[in-house]
Amino acid sequence: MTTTNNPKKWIIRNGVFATAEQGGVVHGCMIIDGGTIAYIGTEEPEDARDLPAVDGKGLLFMPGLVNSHGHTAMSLLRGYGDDMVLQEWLQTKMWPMEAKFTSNDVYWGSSLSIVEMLKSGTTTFLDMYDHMDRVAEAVEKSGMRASLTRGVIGLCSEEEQERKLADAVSFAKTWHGGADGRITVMMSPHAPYTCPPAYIERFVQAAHDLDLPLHTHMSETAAEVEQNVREYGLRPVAHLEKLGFFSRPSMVAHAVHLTDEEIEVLAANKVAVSHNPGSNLKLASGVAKVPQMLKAGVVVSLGTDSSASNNNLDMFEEMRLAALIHKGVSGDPTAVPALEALRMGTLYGARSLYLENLGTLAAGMKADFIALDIEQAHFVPRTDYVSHAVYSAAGQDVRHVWVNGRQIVKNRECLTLDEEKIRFEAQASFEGLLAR
Ligand SMILES: CSC[C@H]1O[C@@H](n2cnc3c(O)ncnc32)[C@H](O)[C@@H]1O
Ligand SMILES: [Zn+2]
Repeated sequence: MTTTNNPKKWIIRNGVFATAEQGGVVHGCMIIDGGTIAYIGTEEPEDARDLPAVDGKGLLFMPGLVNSHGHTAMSLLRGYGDDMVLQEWLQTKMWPMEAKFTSNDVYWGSSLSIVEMLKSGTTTFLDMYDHMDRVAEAVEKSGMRASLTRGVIGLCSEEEQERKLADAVSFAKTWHGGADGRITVMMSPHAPYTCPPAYIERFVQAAHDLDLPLHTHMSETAAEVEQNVREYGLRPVAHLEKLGFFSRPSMVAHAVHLTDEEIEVLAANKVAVSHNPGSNLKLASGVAKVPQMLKAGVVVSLGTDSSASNNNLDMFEEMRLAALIHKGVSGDPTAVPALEALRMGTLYGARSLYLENLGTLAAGMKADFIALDIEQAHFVPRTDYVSHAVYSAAGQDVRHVWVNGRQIVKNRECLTLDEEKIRFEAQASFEGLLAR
């Protein structure tokens, strides 16, 4: 591949482009102008002849993947608590360790995740955590795009609740639209089982005042649904609806345990869902009714959740899992076709984060895209590249990554971050946590 030294307007020739739009694939060229895709098509426009060029031969270009739910700093806890159900995992392993996290731990854990995500083709991610200023700092440095949200657990005193809400509001005021618009913010009470109803209502009000979307964990386990009914007399969907959560643009993670009526409520309220198949399988939470949600018109995107419950951040795995498990569960091989899985990992991800002009390769869209090395055995024969991207590819196939028109990964090396230092510091952080 010829390099272009970051010119404003340039062209990729001889490429295969998996657009994520209907039809799926274009063989031809793509023109990038600043942070935007100016043209994509089979025919090269005449006035493109003298543009700085990249040879796309041997590469499959795709929209950057969108990871719509996770907790990046938790990469420090990868492998620390395996083979448990959610509540036991949170209460006995994650929360005791997280109580010891410093802002530096969050910075190095998040940086570790950012390197992993970028190198495996994710260009945008959602992160719900604490010490979000440090996550924003890492995002700004990396050149990546992110929807960041200060996740709040409200099982604490009223003073502590006030402090956490004020922190979430202050973070939103500081960072929404930050890093040249690459960072946007949501408001996040962690879950109905960790936040009292009146506290959730405060977040709804804050989201309204700040004009931001809301995000939360919802109906991830059967036990959580039962607890909600016991405590509040309502299942989580009706509970959140009653608290006004769905009156704002909102996106919920997991949504595994839903009735058909609840799917209709989500669709009617335009609530987006982040489906996390890897995490749901590992924590034995169940399998979400994704085909039914898609059929009802719910925007369903894909997330890894953290690498403590996954245990990696490879969105190719999530696309493949989404395409496979719903076939297995339903007995219908068309339950989630390859093109739909690709859209869940790209376009629907952008929509679920309320990000505009993102998620497909088309003129006018943001120039967030990746290039896979297809000169490998598992991409032969050169037939259906959407199928290959979903059923055959893995994050390691990603060779180059661009965000906002800027190259961030080149020949599998992250240009903006020092990976070796990050791996060293993340290991040191983990050892420090164990020692404290
Ligand atoms: C308040 S910051 C985020 C909080 O979420 C916890 N968490 C991580 N994975 C999950 C999950 O699958 N369901 C619910 N909560 C989860 C994490 O440990 C942090 O405490
Ligand atoms: Zn989560």
